[in-house]
Amino acid sequence: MFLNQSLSNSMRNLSQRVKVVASSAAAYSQTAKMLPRVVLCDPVEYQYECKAMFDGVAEVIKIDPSTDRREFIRRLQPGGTLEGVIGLFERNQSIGRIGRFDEDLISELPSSIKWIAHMGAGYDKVDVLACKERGIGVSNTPGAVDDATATTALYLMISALRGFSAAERSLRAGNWNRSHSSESTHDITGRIVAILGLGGIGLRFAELVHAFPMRILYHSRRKVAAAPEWCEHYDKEHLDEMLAQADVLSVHVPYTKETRNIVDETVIRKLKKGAIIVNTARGQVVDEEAMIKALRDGHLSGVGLDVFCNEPNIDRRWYDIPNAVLLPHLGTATADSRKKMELQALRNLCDFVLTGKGADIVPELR
Ligand SMILES: NC(=O)c1ccc[n+]([C@@H]2O[C@H](COP(=O)([O-])OP(=O)(O)OC[C@H]3O[C@@H](n4cnc5c(N)ncnc54)[C@H](O)[C@@H]3O)[C@@H](O)[C@H]2O)c1
Repeated sequence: MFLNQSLSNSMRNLSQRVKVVASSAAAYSQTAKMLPRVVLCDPVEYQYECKAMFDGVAEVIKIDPSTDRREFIRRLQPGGTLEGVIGLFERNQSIGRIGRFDEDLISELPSSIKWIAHMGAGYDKVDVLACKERGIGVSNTPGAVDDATATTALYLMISALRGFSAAERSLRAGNWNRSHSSESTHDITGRIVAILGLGGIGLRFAELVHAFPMRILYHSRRKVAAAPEWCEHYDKEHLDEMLAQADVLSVHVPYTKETRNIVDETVIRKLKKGAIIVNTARGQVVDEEAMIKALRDGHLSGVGLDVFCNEPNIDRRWYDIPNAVLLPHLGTATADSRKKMELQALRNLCDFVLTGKGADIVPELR
């Protein structure tokens, strides 16, 4: 009797609880429907963190990794699965499928889209001026990339000055050849490095090479207030003076219309004979043809390159230049940096949904 009574009470409670759960699920799905929608144009690795960040903030839509540019545009249109999205997350990976966020693509985006959260410090993939015209904000991930990219520049510089990469290639080919370690290789300590673009990465690189120590000169768009006193500033009028002293030119400017081939033949020839160039910025900021010519005629004694003009189909002549240290754009390729960059890009998108603005809005749109 007691058991029956208790069973029927439990059944009543259960049925009430089911009703409560069902109605809160309905309410939740109602809320979920009303949440703003954002789209991930590239897969995210830190899915748990992403889910937690956007929980109750936005409906996050992942697009099929096979989606190409036409399909992406089609889905954004009224009636498409991405209709009404207000913000996008993207990284360089989607270049091969969706392509650049150039003027054409920006003009096809629906007016609902008001934010593009780019994962990476260099945002040359996104036409920010076209975004500005359409009232779309763009964020990047400064800071998160500094350590990994500066370390890459450091490796390229050391390897080029000491001839380590060439020696390793020779060793792996079965040659125990120590003759490279003669006049063409140099100590790092006491040499002079010129940094072009003293931003986040340039400054971190300066801190690292200061440890040798090296003498550090720099040219940036303007004198950097945060630069330590051991970073010697050279303005545009005195650029030649800086170049003439440098054993190493390390390039850290963003790729823009203004910086395309900023290191051209004239700049290269103003470097002292035997200097090396390190480029971890973008291939397009250094004139590759002029660099190859200067390596061949001995004006440059080496280069260290993480970036190239036509990645990944780089100029095949690079393979045969022994004093070129080459990496396949590995600047930020560490688990730690990728995590920092991804979460920072997602945070910018989430903050845009919550407050109308991501913290790392790019300088052109501030
Ligand atoms: N190899 C890689 O994997 C990798 C990784 C991250 C970033 N990058 C590249 O490195 C670049 C620099 O990144 P960052 O985070 O240091 O950027 P940043 O914006 O912090 O610094 C760039 C610096 O360049 C200066 N600058 C801009 N235009 C200039 C000009 N015309 N002349 C002189 N100085 C100029 C700016 O004033 C700024 O000080 C990125 O734009 C990106 O292209 C490459």
